[in-house]
Amino acid sequence: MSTAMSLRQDSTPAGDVRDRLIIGLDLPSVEEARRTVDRIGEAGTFYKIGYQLAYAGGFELARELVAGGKKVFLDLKLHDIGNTVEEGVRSVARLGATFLTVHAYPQTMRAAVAGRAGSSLKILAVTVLTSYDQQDLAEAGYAPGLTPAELVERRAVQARDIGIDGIVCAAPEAARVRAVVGPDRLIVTPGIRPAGAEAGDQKRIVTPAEGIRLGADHLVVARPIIKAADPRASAEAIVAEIAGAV
Ligand SMILES: O=C(O)c1cc(=O)[nH]c(=O)n1[C@@H]1O[C@H](COP(=O)(O)O)[C@@H](O)[C@H]1O
Repeated sequence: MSTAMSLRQDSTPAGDVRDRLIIGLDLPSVEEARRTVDRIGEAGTFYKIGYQLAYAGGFELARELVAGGKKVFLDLKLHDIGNTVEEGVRSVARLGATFLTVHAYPQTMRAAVAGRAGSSLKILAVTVLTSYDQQDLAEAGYAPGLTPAELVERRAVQARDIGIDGIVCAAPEAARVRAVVGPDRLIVTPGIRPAGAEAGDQKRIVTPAEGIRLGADHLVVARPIIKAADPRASAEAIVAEIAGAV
């Protein structure tokens, strides 16, 4: 079956629990990503395209996925001078994606909110990467003793005040973030590992069920699905775990 045809048949209703799982297509080519999407089939409704695939023709795939009824998260983690971010976001908004990430710096967030005006694109602010711990923050020049949770909270306050649509953080910080941003903004958590899966470079990890119980609206999972012998079975197991935790 062609990708376009299988995608069309896979379109899902609003409120579908499968939308809580965002599958990261961290793959080297559009062809490989298409194959993975086809293998996952109806188990996947929401896909993330990040650096690796975006710089290898992934924008074309983003349009294709949207046309086939899938939701797309463009994880470009923008951060530049205000004018460049605003105009960049304006271009991204035309691709039909649902989410776009920017780093949670105030100038960048303000520019992104201005750039998405009039579109349905939602801006997610990446607070502190899930591969960072306190030592990584100190190495990057932040005050010794500043914890990821403290910096996440400070950035969540700024993101809320600027009008950002959602926050990306590690699940252990989700409750603190929810208290800051309230019920209407989204919390999206990477750093998710099914029980027994390898952490890899992630440091602040939880299982899918814990992520949902801690208050995440969406979980981002890449390697545990795309590197699995059976990506569809892996995605289905995570969706089932999410369904059991909501
Ligand atoms: O913005 C993201 O999606 C993101 C933010 C973050 O703090 N940590 C993080 O891992 N991510 C992304 O989430 C995905 C996690 O991939 P896996 O660790 O393979 O599940 C990768 O595509 C990362 O780029």
